[in-house]
Amino acid sequence: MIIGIDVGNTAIKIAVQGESDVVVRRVSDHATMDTILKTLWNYSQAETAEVRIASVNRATANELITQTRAVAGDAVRFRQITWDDLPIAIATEHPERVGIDRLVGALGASYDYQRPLVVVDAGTTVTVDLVDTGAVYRGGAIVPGLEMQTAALAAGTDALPQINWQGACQSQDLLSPQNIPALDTVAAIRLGILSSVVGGIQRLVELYGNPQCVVVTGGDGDCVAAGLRSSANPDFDVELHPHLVCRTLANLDSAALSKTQASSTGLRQR
Ligand SMILES: Nc1ncnc2c1ncn2[C@@H]1O[C@H](COP(=O)(O)OP(=O)(O)O)[C@@H](O)[C@H]1O
Ligand SMILES: CC(C)(COP(=O)(O)O)[C@@H](O)C(=O)NCCC(=O)O
Ligand SMILES: [K+]
Repeated sequence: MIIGIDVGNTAIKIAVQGESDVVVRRVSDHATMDTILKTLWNYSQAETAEVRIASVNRATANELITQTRAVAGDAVRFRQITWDDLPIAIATEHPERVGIDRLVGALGASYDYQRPLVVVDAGTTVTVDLVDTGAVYRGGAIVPGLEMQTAALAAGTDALPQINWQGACQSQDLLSPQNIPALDTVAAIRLGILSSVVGGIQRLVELYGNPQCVVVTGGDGDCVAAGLRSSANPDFDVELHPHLVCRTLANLDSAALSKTQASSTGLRQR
């Protein structure tokens, strides 16, 4: 039983090898750990579960490992995935400093889509990374996420409300001409933030040399993908790939991960 867990700064995502549905839990939701423990415990009843964790939030990852070990002992074997476990060439100065979610997303996208490509991961932040024709990770850019930007507007002003992005893009096409310019405060905030994120991505794709394929993932990926698709004849394909990071982790062939021995503490032995 192989499980992939993507520990982000807003949510934890859990994927099981060979299964399409993914468990998503907000880090801030106090019941999160219970749900995750139950999920891991259920999966490890039948056989020892190998849990591959890609984390960009040390406190959350440590709490998850500690609490699971307290309940499941060695039935759950954690492996914290780092840059040197991944079969992808990394062209940045310090690969160990690049967010592991960005590297796993780049690896997964390089398997499934035409290169060169850009990976957009829209969550707490929006990362926009380039993978070249030779499947080399070339680095990228980091932008505040949709929720972070609305929270900043609400925190910095008297009159602007915090707004929820979930479901916002299914109900309406925020960037369609009839909604522009926005006629009320909430619409103006949504239009301003989404158009600036989408516009920034379009500019970055240009600066990256106009790759033909843009793979979009992350909890706000549906909004961002819809925005990219609604812009006038985008000269690249937009591929929405929900939960790219945890699903890549869960479905990565064991032989593809380097041969370091994982221990049940989740710490790596070299
Ligand atoms: N069940 C959910 N829990 C948390 N965030 C969700 C959920 N469903 C959709 N979202 C949206 O996903 C965003 C978090 O995206 P995600 O990619 O998980 O972030 P990160 O990887 O940075 O933790 C939130 O800002 C929210 O808008
Ligand atoms: C940029 C990130 C915060 C994105 O994390 P997320 O939005 O998924 O919570 C994460 O990839 C990270 O902590 N990166 C380390 C710095 C870097 O990638 O250069
Ligand atoms: K992410």
